[in-house]
Amino acid sequence: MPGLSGLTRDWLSAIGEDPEREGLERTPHRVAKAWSYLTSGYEQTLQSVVGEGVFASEGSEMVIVKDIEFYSMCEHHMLPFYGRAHVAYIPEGRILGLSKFARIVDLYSRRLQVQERITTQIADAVQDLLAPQGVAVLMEGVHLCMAMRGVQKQNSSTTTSAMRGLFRSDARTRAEFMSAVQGTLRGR
Ligand SMILES: Nc1nc2c(ncn2[C@@H]2O[C@H](COP(=O)(O)OP(=O)(O)OP(=O)(O)O)[C@@H](O)[C@H]2O)c(=O)[nH]1
Ligand SMILES: [Zn+2]
Repeated sequence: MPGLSGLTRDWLSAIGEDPEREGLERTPHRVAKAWSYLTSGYEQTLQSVVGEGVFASEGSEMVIVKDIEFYSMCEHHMLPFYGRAHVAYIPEGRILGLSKFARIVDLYSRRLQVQERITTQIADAVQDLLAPQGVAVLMEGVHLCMAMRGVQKQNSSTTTSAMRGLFRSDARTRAEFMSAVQGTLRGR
């Protein structure tokens, strides 16, 4: 990432480090490379990650992809937050290759984010791709800006959800999804 290694050198100086000392010599280069990966979602589009992954299909039963790990960086502090995402939908003529759900989660996580926005972006993406009868996304995240600084709450986690179609209008459908993903949430 051009420019980022120079900025990292300045950053090291600003925190009182010596960017020339042996252990830090290659750090600006490593940081630039790491950040290029951590923010690679900016370079991608929904179309580029899904490719030919949408298929015609008759089925109309709920599909749930659980426990998709995500790693993101909060836009307020540029510190990591990470956890699990669960994505469900009820097809209406079209289905999506299962791996694509994880690719969609990564597409939106590898940016500066807030958890709420990732959650709704995933739901909107599935909605746009499949026009299904419903979409549900539940995410649980641990925010290091709340754990290692600030309020310093190491055990708190944040759950966000986005419900579309039947998951929003029908309590039984929503309950079926929630009971399927329950127990996979951290320590509960
Ligand atoms: N809604 C939401 N808030 C987030 C997320 N990640 C971090 N935050 C919060 O963003 C807020 C920024 O608040 P500010 O008061 O501007 O910043 P701050 O003084 O560093 O806040 P503290 O963390 O309370 O010390 C904090 O409350 C963070 O906990 C997220 O994904 N969603
Ligand atoms: Zn933060």
